[in-house]
Amino acid sequence: MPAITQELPAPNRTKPLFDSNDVTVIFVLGGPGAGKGTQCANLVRDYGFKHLSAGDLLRAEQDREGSQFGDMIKEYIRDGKIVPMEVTVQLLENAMQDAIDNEGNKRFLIDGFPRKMDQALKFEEAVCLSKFTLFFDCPEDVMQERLLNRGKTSGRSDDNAESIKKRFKTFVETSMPVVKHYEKEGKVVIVDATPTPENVYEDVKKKFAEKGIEEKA
Ligand SMILES: Nc1ncnc2c1ncn2[C@@H]1O[C@H](COP(=O)(O)OP(=O)(O)O)[C@@H](O)[C@H]1O
Ligand SMILES: O=c1ccn([C@@H]2O[C@H](COP(=O)(O)OP(=O)(O)O)[C@@H](O)[C@H]2O)c(=O)[nH]1
Repeated sequence: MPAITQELPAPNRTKPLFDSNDVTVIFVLGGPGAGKGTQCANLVRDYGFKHLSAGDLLRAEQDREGSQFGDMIKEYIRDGKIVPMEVTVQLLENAMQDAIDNEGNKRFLIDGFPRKMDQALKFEEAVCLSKFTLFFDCPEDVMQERLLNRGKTSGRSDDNAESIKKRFKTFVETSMPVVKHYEKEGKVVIVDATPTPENVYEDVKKKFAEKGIEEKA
């Protein structure tokens, strides 16, 4: 993970760093535990996307020795709050630049982001316009069961009943407005996340085909 200390705050660009005709960005949203990471792994395997999980990048920054943001990130994640956007947008931009430079991969699934309107606006203004948002629709009781189950092995500080409750509140109050915003723009692909992982993925593939996105050869 490259250090982000020098670059903050994110530069005030007048246009995005990456041209969306050249770089593909698909946002992947859904409540905590909806199955975003699970389905992104399938899409990486079959379509060759680069998967960037905002939560994973934040956890890596939190654990990076010398990070000035470690303690702050830890507190935000435990409380299910959204880390200030400058940090997350910069981590994503660095990771995208890295993948383009080192792997030549210009197709990104940005998982668990944007979770707040300010992040959505800043990212699209300064980094790259999104192609669309893939939204995994899942009721809270199903997500809760999945998260408590994941918590048995994930070692995550936020996969416990108290943090889960806070994350659901943040999701409804802060993240759903982002989904509604992109829905108004006609840029949301909705998938029912309640069936088995295999059946959810079948639906994702069908909807990607409708969007003209092809599996890799
Ligand atoms: N369709 C599904 N049915 C049942 N369990 C699932 C399904 N999709 C994912 N899971 C499980 O639920 C948990 C949360 O999934 P994950 O992909 O980590 O969600 P998210 O990235 O949205 O938080 C994981 O333990 C995962 O194995
Ligand atoms: O853009 C983001 C994405 C994640 N998070 C934090 O990281 C946590 C875990 O997010 P992740 O996507 O890893 O997991 P999920 O909650 O979807 O299971 C969230 O609750 C937030 O505290 C954040 O602050 N900004």
